[in-house]
Amino acid sequence: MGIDIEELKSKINPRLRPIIWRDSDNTLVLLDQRKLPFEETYVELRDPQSTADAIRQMIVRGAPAIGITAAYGMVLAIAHGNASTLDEALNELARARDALNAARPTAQNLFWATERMLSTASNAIHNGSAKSVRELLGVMKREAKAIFDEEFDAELRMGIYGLEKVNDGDTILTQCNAGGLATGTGIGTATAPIRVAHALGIRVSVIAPETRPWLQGARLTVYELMADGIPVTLIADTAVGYVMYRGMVNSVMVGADRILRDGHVYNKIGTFKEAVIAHELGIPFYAIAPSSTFDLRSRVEDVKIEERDPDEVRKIRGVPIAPENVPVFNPVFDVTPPKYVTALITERGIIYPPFDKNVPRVLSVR
Ligand SMILES: CSC[C@H]1O[C@H](OP(=O)(O)O)[C@H](O)[C@@H]1O
Repeated sequence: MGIDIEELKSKINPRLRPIIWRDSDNTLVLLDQRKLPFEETYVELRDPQSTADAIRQMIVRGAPAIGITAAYGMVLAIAHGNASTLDEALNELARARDALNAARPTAQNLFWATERMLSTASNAIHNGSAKSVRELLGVMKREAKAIFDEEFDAELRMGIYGLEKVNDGDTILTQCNAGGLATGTGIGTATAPIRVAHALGIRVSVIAPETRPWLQGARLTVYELMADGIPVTLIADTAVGYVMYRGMVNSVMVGADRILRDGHVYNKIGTFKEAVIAHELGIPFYAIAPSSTFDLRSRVEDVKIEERDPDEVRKIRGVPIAPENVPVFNPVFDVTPPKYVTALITERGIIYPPFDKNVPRVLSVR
């Protein structure tokens, strides 16, 4: 299908833009995703520590969106820092990298983005393209924007590749929010094929589990798809098995926070459950992520699964739903082994098993 990218971009025009860089005063503006869907409010950030706090508090969340936000957090270290020499600037950036990397442990995009920004600064200083702190700021801004633009382009490409897995009339089960709110660009990863299909007039609908405890499905996926006129049905997490058993799901499409070389997929808690049920029922299970989400060095035992505040489980929006002193285990991601993954959809193509051979090949890395 010869798809005109520019025409497609004009048709996919998401209303919600969760990350805005205001160049006039070097300010990072974030849509506060904790308040959705009932309030659309924004926070303004001018330093890396408050940016790290915004990631930790999930004002912004979603692996690619975290990466873009961290990239601009590194820009803020120069834009509003105290460095008067390039050496001081590099030290500020190293401190900013450490503060941002400490915000959340699982999403690979965070570490990929801060390392890319730091190496860009170091290279610019050493190759002479940044001879002053002011020139370095220009380099950093351009690199952060490049990361944003590359993410946007990657999502369009993943949407086009993913079209191969979407038939007219399909219903697609998602998990959490891997939409435009999770990537910062407004398109999404898991929702990219959905948005592209919808833009091309292919009838597709979504079943979105609420995704306890943070309710990204109920509060974010539902909100952003309805805002763009894409049919979506909300279900309780406990209904996932039944809707698949009832034959209501043609495929499962999820995002990812980290994907290993051998195809282990780290994603929102509850993803593994969907993958096992899909495998059992013969329903295709696709993880959709840009190459910036892949971690080709770590093994399963190296990856930290984030555990968050127990009150996220004991309460819903501050209202207790359990005894206040009940012990809680609150892992917010799980890991799906490659045997349950039908294919990985990336901006460089669709990757099929054996992943340990095909991931490096398709991502054209050693
Ligand atoms: C394309 S976003 C990837 C991923 O991030 C979400 O987690 P969180 O909301 O805790 O940042 C979820 O796992 C999405 O699938």
